[in-house]
Amino acid sequence: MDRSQPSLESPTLGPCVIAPVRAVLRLRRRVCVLRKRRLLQPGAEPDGGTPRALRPGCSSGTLRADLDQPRFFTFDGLTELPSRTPRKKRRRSRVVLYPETSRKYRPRTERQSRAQRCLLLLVAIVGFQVLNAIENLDDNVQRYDLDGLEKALQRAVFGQPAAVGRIMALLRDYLATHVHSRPLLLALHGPSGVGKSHVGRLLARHFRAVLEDSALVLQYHARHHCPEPRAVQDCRKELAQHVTDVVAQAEAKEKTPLLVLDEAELLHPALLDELHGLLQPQRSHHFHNAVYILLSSTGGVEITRFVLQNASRTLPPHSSSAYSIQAEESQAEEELRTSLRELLAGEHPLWRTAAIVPFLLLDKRDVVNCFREEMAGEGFFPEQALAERLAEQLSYHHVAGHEFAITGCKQVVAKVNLLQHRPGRTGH
Ligand SMILES: Nc1ncnc2c1ncn2[C@@H]1O[C@H](COP(=O)(O)OP(=O)(O)OP(=O)(O)O)[C@@H](O)[C@H]1O
Repeated sequence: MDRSQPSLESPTLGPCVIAPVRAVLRLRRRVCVLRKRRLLQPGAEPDGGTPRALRPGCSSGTLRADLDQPRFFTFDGLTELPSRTPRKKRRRSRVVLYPETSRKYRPRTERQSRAQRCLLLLVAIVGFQVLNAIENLDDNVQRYDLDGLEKALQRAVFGQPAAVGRIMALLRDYLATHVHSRPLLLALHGPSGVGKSHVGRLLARHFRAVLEDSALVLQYHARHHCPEPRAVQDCRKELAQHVTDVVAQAEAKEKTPLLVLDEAELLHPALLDELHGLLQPQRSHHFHNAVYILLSSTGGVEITRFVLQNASRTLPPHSSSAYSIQAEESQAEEELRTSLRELLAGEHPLWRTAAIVPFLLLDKRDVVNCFREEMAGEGFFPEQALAERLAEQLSYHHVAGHEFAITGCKQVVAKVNLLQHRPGRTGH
């Protein structure tokens, strides 16, 4: 038996202790043998010679005997050298010295985290939503049902797509917000019978319906409200009172009123002065939160000349060169608006701040449509042939293959009325 191993021949130890101790010793011996074998394998000693110390309890006799033999260096097994696992460098905590007088915490590096950026974005979105809610942008557009108005105008007004488009764009822009620093002043100009009053009436009807209060819509007719013998000063006071009442009521109800002044060319300069004064920036904001529409035939001659001069440019809308012609047309219309503004500003300063909307001449096809519409409205069957025959009775400018009605649809109502007195009328 190996000396290093304890003796188990003690009389005091019972058989129940001896058996497990023996097993342990056997295992230990086996482990020692295995260790020795490993140490003797080539390449098991990375330092090239000195064997590692055996654990206590393992006999090193055989190993020593082997080690006493001369050994030769070979390159075999060099490749099998176990790679050293790099030790992790432990970071020592640095001692930071702070001056006695200052606060003691480490300087922090300023780094914007993603979360911070997201938070900023969220705050911006919420802010925008709040602003949007305050302004009630969507509500306002829905309240005035501008889509419905656009459809109604497109359906009922013939031959004025540019004018309708411009009116709608200006209304949309203005009614998108509730608080305004200046009013919307639209000036609809054109020759007689092209639909200015017609549009004024359609707008008034629409606003009465959406505002649910007819007191918030004023329709002022120069000839009706201020006929010739009346004193101008009375008319002036009356106009001021009308406008003040309407805008005050609208302000109380937080709505935008509509004021339509028809036949503006017949308004006395004193009335124009009064209106101009009401719209000045120093006046109460009630006057600014309103849509004013001036209808006038001033500039009709210039518009007629413009249409006749540009008639050769007007092509059917689906022709191949329609787009380039449309661009030319819009540029020409811009020039027309500029020249009209100059003309009107010379008449009265009120027009300087107005958005000018020219109404162009109607052609024969539009007049036929006017007849059909009027016939249907009066209870007649809107027969195309009859409408064409009636349209033939009107006078036209003949230019570049076009026929432009000299008086537009002005005489349509009267001619359809005559049908009622004809024997054998064709009604529904
Ligand atoms: N573009 C149009 N579309 C549909 N109907 C029209 C159009 N223009 C005129 N009408 C019809 O002709 C009638 C007379 O037109 P309106 O009173 O609008 O002319 P106006 O341009 O105001 O002329 P004026 O300057 O002489 O008052 C209208 O009641 C309408 O029925």
